[in-house]
Amino acid sequence: MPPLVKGTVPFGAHRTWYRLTGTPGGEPPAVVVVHGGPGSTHDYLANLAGLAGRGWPVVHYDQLGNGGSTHLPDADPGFWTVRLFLAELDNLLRRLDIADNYVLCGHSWGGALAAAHAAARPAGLRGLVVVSSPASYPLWSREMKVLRDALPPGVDEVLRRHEAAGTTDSAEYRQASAVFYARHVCRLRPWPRDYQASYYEIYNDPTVYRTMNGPNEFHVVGTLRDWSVTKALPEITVPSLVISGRHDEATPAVVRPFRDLIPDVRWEVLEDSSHLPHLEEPARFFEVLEGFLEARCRQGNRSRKEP
Ligand SMILES: N=C(O)[C@@H]1CCCN1
Repeated sequence: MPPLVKGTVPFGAHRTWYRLTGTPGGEPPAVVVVHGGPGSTHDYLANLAGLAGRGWPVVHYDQLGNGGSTHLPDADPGFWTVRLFLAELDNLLRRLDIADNYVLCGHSWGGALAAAHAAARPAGLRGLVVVSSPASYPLWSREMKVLRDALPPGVDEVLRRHEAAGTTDSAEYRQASAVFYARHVCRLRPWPRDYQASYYEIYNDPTVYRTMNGPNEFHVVGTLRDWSVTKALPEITVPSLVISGRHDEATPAVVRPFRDLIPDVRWEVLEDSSHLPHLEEPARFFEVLEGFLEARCRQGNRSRKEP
């Protein structure tokens, strides 16, 4: 059983919570898991720790503002920026002494953040995995309209009525939202415990999620609403893997810029998944992920051949 260490590292006046499964420092590089939201937590991605049983050290962390990291419910909304979370990731890599040899695996917002990090061409980055992520928030919002228009009759009308009235906390809005989540966020019933854990962490402290993203996945009106990483994607030089679900809220149009603009990239769509392919199709997800890691991210094995 790989060793498991949990702790926090200082990040300015705050602290970032992390969990390390396995022993980094040699080969293969550590896989650093970057969760989504922003303002979610690592919990719904916990099963990626299974990589450590196959020799890949895994680092999970809770981005500042939620989970085991410092909560700042009274921070000015302008405090929560992409630059802050890029600085936090750089700090974590240095504090854990893995900045010279690591792979990033980001989910949703975390994949876009990981891509922005990778575009700066850090010397120690060995590979990039982007799962169900937006390259562009404006494009995300355009695609949300496409998905909402396709919801059962009357559902989007309820959503629009409450969004216009500012009553997105109402029971009727939550009931209509559940229709979208069941189709495009998590198709499993009941929701896996790990996903429920992160979902309720956001419920308990929605500060970052509501400030940067908005009230939910399909009504993105937060400070990220105009942000895009698309222009930086051609700067990424490491081998990259993109994964998304056929029923994902991160639609093919949302994900396609990663495939089109990252020079060395492969894209895999999991046919029975929506936004959580690592939970909805774990066998296929880890087959694809580990095939990429083994073929493209181990030192001295940069072959382009993958299963
Ligand atoms: N859960 C996430 O990170 C997504 C990304 C765009 C809207 N929320």
